[in-house]
Amino acid sequence: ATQTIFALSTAPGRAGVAVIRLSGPDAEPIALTLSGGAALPARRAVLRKLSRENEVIDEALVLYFPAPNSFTGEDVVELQCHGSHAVIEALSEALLALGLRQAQAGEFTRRAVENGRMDLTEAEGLMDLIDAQTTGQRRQALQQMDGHLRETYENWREGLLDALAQVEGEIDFADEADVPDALSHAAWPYLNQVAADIEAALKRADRGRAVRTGIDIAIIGAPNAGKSTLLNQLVGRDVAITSPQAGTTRDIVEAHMIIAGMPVTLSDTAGLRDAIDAIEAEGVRRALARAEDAHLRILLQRGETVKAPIEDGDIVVFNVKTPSNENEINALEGYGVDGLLTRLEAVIRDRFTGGEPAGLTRARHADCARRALSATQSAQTHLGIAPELVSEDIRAALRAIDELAGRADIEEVFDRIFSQFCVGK
Ligand SMILES: Nc1nc2c(c(=O)[nH]1)N(C=O)[C@@H](CNc1ccc(C(=O)N[C@@H](CCC(=O)O)C(=O)O)cc1)CN2
Ligand SMILES: Nc1nc2c(ncn2[C@@H]2O[C@H](COP(=O)(O)OP(=O)(O)OP(=O)(O)O)[C@@H](O)[C@H]2O)c(=O)[nH]1
Repeated sequence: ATQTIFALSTAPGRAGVAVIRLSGPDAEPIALTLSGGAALPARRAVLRKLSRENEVIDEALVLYFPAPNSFTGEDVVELQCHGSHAVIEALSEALLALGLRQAQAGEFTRRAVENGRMDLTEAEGLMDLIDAQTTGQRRQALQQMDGHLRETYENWREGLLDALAQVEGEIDFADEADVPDALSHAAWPYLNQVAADIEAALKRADRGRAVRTGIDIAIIGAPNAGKSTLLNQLVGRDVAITSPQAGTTRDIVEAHMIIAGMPVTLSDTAGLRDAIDAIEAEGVRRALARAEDAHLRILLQRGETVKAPIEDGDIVVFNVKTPSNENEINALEGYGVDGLLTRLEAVIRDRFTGGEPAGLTRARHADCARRALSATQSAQTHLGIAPELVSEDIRAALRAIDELAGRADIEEVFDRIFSQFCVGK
């Protein structure tokens, strides 16, 4: 039988109010044992004294959600008590003594998924919402929690099932000679649409991940170009050492800031040149690697310009004494730095905010979607040639989607995902 679990669902520490959540078949009888009095009304808070062995522990609001209409889908009781260490401790001890078990991290939400209250992507959205630090993160998480990604993959799944229906008929009844070629095959439009939809979603996946984990911007350029000086100006703090000695920065220096509602990591890197020693050479290697991984590069030029690996959409600025246009700054005095920030804001807004919701917000999602896409494309190549392989491919695509949904039986994946939740969620 399912065990009844409990946990402090609010943050630990002194607070006006704390919520202890109970979930499982014993939640209501145990709450009654603590509170005495009449049966608990459904979904209506009542004020009760909670006691153990005739000693009152606290006076609390008690809120009962009978199954299945609760967060977990089980009987849930909330004890909304005073948020002191001593109250929480005494109630926890009483609940343990009455035979309840402390919930593991994410266990309430895991039960909600297992009871069909939400799918895995919605649970991930909920976790992202709790972790959200920026407006962009909050919006994206809320959409995912509300089932945006679920609706997206349900559409893919419908299309694949429609295609499968066309192919199954063929395996059962058709005469070899009647099998149409790929393009005129009844399954073709379905497979084509699904492949196009998954491809479009994968194109937006980068943006989804950037919103979740932040945008990486690398500052690159020649030694002494003023990269460290610029980083300090951008974040308004003295994070990186600056010096007239070329080759000062070797390790990557990171600083965090929020631009256009997005979390941004700025990296100051070693100056690009033929290094004079092994340590500097390693610094240059790291600088180039960071530049390649970054979403965006700022190439800072001063005096003689250097060649650096930049891409379309990157920003090139010149460090000069008297800036006279938007491509010039004076890093030391900070002239033009506001203008550069405005430009960064515009680039970030344009590339990483607004537009259609990204949907695939984690590497896990993109990985499942990529497998579903390649199986769908494989089905397209087998169409009209090998119906058995087409149906096998479509089933593989459906399995990848089930995995995305958390419908496949993948215990380790569940363990990994839910262990990242907070206790009490
Ligand atoms: N006190 C409290 N506040 C909270 C939560 C909570 O669990 N407890 N939440 C936790 O995340 C969030 C709200 N989300 C919730 C989602 C569903 C249900 C729930 O019990 N749903 C049932 C019954 C709804 C009803 O009473 O009409 C259902 O949908 O069937 C509760 C909270 C944020 N605030
Ligand atoms: N006059 C002037 N000096 C600057 C300017 N920007 C930086 N400097 C100076 O140039 C020197 C090098 O600046 P850094 O910011 O350390 O240069 P860097 O590009 O990080 O250098 P490496 O770490 O060697 O790659 C320091 O002495 C700075 O004070 C500027 O705009 N004008």
